[in-house]
Amino acid sequence: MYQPDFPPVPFRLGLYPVVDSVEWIARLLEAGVRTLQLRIKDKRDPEVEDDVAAAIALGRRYNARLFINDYWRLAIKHQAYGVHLGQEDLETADLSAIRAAGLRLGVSTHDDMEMDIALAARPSYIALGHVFPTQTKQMPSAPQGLEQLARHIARLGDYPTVAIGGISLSRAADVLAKGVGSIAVVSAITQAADWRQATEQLLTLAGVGDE
Ligand SMILES: Cc1ncc(COP(=O)(O)OP(=O)(O)O)c(N)n1
Ligand SMILES: Cc1ncsc1CCOP(=O)(O)O
Ligand SMILES: [Mg+2]
Repeated sequence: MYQPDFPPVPFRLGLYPVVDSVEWIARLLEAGVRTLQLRIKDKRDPEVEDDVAAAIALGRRYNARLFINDYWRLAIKHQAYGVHLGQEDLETADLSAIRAAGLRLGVSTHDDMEMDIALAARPSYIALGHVFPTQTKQMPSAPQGLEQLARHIARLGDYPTVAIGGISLSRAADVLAKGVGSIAVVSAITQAADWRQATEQLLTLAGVGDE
C-alpha cells in the first residue's frame, strides 16, 4: 500500500526530462511537459539560487511537477513542488524539514538494498536505474537491464516509480511495458537532433502524467 511520509504523487508521472538550465525548463514546459527536474551539478547554493528560484517560479506558472535535484535547502526556501535525492544525499539532508515544508521527495535506487533504504524514508516516488548504459553520469555499478527493472517494479507494487538511465526514444516503449509510471531522460531530449520532435514522440509514448 502506497503510504508515503511526504505528499503523494500520481503513480503515472509520465515523461520526466532531467535538465541543467532554466532555458531547458522553459522550453520543455512550453512544449507540454508537466514533470521535470532541474539538475545542476557541483555548485554551491548561492551560485544556483537564482536559477533554482526561476525554475520553481516557471514550474508553478505552468502548474507543473518541478523537482530540484540536490539543492534541498533552496527547494524548501523557494517552495518547489519536490526534491530529488540520491542515496548519499539521504544521509545528510534534513528529511524532516523537507516533509514539514510540504515538498514531495523522490529517491534514487540502484539495487534491492538501496530500495530497502529508500522505502524506509517513505518518499513520494522511487527512481530505478540506471536501466541501460549512460554517457550522462558516471555509474559505479552495471546497468540493471529490463528484467531487473521489472522485478523491482513488481516488488514496489503501487509505489510510484521512475526509470532512468540510457532511455532513448527507441527503448522507451520497452521500459514502459514493464509497468513503470515514468521515464526520466536526459540525452534523449538534450542531445536529440530535433529536441522538440523527440519530446513530442516521448510524450506520445509516456504521457504527461496523471493529475
Ligand atoms: C529521476 C531521477 N532518478 C535518479 C537520479 C539520480 O540522482 P542522484 O543519485 O542524486 O545522482 P545525481 O543526479 O545527483 O548525479 C535523478 N537525478 N533523477
Ligand atoms: C542522472 C542519472 N542518474 C542515473 S542515470 C542518470 C543519467 C541519465 O541520463 P541519460 O538519459 O542521458 O542516460
Ligand atoms: Mg543527487
